[in-house]
Amino acid sequence: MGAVALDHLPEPDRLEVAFAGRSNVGKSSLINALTNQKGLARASGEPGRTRELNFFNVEGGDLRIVDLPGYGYAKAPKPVVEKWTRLTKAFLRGRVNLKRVYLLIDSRHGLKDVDLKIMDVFDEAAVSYQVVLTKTDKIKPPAVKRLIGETGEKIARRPAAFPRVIATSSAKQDGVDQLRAEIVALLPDMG
Ligand SMILES: Nc1nc2c(ncn2[C@@H]2O[C@H](COP(=O)(O)OP(=O)(O)OP(=O)(O)O)[C@@H](O)[C@H]2O)c(=O)[nH]1
Ligand SMILES: [Mg+2]
Repeated sequence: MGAVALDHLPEPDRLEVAFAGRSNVGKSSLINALTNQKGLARASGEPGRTRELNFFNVEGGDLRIVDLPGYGYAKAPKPVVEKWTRLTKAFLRGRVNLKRVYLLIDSRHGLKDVDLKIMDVFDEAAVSYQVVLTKTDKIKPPAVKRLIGETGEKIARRPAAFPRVIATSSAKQDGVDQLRAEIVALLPDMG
């Protein structure tokens, strides 16, 4: 389902993990890769397409995945950007069953100012988050290794950041099983 306003959210009746990141970073593709359901999260080649919060129930009803709207899409009109930001912030602050946000970062670009601003929001709201590099197939393996190290250093002193950085490629399925296992480990009866 797609929820357009915060009064139409699903009941907080199960744990949720959310996927956040700049427009076009690969959120929908990674959700598709994790859930093996092609087309489910509407991956698109058109930046800024997922404008609503989208919810997917997975793992036999114990977990819900939230596909957050992309931020930092330069071509979106300003009022639209502001609306996304307000909606997303309100969701992150108020969602009691939200276990973790995966903050997706394009391997080709690394952390941008807008990502740091979003991390500030998470840190201030004490929303636990973890950085996930996407599209690692687009850069060489040594560059991936270097980026993991650099990114880890940049987030080291952030209070709500999970220290380990995960590297993924939805296209090659790299890191997808690892990320899925980490998500499943967040569920109460899987520890
Ligand atoms: N090479 C490569 N391309 C990818 C990968 N993941 C996503 N893409 C491409 O990147 C583009 C954006 O992917 P989406 O999954 O739609 O990105 P998104 O973050 O959901 O985008 P918005 O919802 O618009 O914010 C698409 O053209 C994808 O095919 C990847 O692992 N490798
Ligand atoms: Mg999307």
